[in-house]
Amino acid sequence: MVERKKWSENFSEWFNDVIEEAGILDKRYPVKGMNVWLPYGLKIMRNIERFIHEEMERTGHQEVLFPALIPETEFKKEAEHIAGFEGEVFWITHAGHDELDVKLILRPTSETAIYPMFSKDRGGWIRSHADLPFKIYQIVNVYRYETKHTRPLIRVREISRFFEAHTAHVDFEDAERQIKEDLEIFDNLMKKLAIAYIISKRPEWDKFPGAYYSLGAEVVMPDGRTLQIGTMHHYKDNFARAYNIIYEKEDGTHAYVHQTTFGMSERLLAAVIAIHGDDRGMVLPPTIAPIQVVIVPIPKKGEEEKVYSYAKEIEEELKTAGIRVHLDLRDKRPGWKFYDWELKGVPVRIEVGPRDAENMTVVIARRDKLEKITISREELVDKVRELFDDIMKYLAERSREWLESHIKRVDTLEEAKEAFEDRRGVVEIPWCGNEECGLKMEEELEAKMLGTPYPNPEAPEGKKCPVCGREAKFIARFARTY
Ligand SMILES: Nc1ncnc2c1ncn2[C@@H]1O[C@H](COS(=O)(=O)NC(=O)[C@@H](N)CS)[C@@H](O)[C@H]1O
Ligand SMILES: [Zn+2]
Repeated sequence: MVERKKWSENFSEWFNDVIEEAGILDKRYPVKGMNVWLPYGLKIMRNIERFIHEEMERTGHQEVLFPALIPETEFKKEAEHIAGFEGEVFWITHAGHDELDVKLILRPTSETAIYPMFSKDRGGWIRSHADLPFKIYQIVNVYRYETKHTRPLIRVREISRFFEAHTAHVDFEDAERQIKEDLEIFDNLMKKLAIAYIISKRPEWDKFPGAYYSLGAEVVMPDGRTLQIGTMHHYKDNFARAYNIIYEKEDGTHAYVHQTTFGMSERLLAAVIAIHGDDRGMVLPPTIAPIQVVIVPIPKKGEEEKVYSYAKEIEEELKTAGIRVHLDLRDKRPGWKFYDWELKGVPVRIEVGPRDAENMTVVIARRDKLEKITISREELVDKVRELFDDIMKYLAERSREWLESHIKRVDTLEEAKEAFEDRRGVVEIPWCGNEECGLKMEEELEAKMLGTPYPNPEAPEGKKCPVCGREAKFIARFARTY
């Protein structure tokens, strides 16, 4: 085994090593920023996606599947959107021996693929108020010609597990209601992943191209930089005007729809690996672990049969109880197996030796706290279920403490610079609200403004903007980001 860099010492090396050694992705694919999903990594991602599908079902979103190619003519309809993505799209100009008369792009996100189908000029999916609210989503691969340093799961050029929900509404207020629902969906998902996060309203100069406003969900990674793991955008009628998406109101008049989008990606898995991980590798929440319990037999010379049959009995009982269990019968020493399953983040390990078979006991090791207990055989299933709940609680608390200990509120730029030198994370500073002060602070701090706390920007009492000295109307959040 390669001696892995410590999670706390050199996070990015640790992260790259774990991605490889735990069997998440194979980074040797011959296109920069594109990786191959390996079986174990894909199983974890599918378990995360299962929760997304459940939330989409619960909130009445319909799953669709759009083509990956978009004609240049459709892509170029919304000015701001193009400006934002022009430098990021991959073009298709030829097919076979022919040059294409209309060039195509590989979708970087699917607004310009979907909205022609909403419009009565093309797909006519939306015609009347009776069609609203219209709520669809897809989980697909999208392509962005990222020029910043690419990293597996975190910044890739093929975002292969890109979740995008697109909705249309009768008016601004109903689109606002949708944003609130998106926040609820996101919160339910984060509870399943036991991850604490903050929501910030992006500054005017950093919102999604074509959006009226953008919300970003951030986590603080082990190296103190923040990772945006979800975004919700309110488009107002910006895209409706560009794509002519109008509907007939009950009184017979017509109006443009108001729209929202909600996006996430494989960064969710990056956050789970990074935030819950430790020096021995991944620590997977039982909710998404492909193997929730691994059984490692500890055979003794001449007593192998007794141990294996006891282990098989336990495997059967856990399987019948609906627990994802794996009995490891590989011809390897127990210690080697412990190391391997700890690296893969299996939440609970069961060890059984000859004494356990005789005394009807079971040794249970929990991956998060690295503690071991011995219990009686008959309480096994209840104990394992109890342990899953306790692990979820512990991981959620540890993630909350980590986040809160990496958000610091200060009054001056000097204090902010110290905070970044000390442990990075998120720094909160009073702000008057106008752009040049915000940009000045970004420059001074060599950090990005994540925005203001959402939903309430927490106007600080009697504080001054550190740049212009005027009365501060908001708290502004800054961070070094991925
Ligand atoms: N290069 C990338 N690699 C991995 N994930 C990414 C990358 N770029 C963006 N993401 C993730 O994808 C999410 C949605 O992307 S986005 O640009 O913010 N928003 C949109 O594209 C909107 N159309 C909502 S779907 C982001 O919140 C981020 O978590
Ligand atoms: Zn100011």
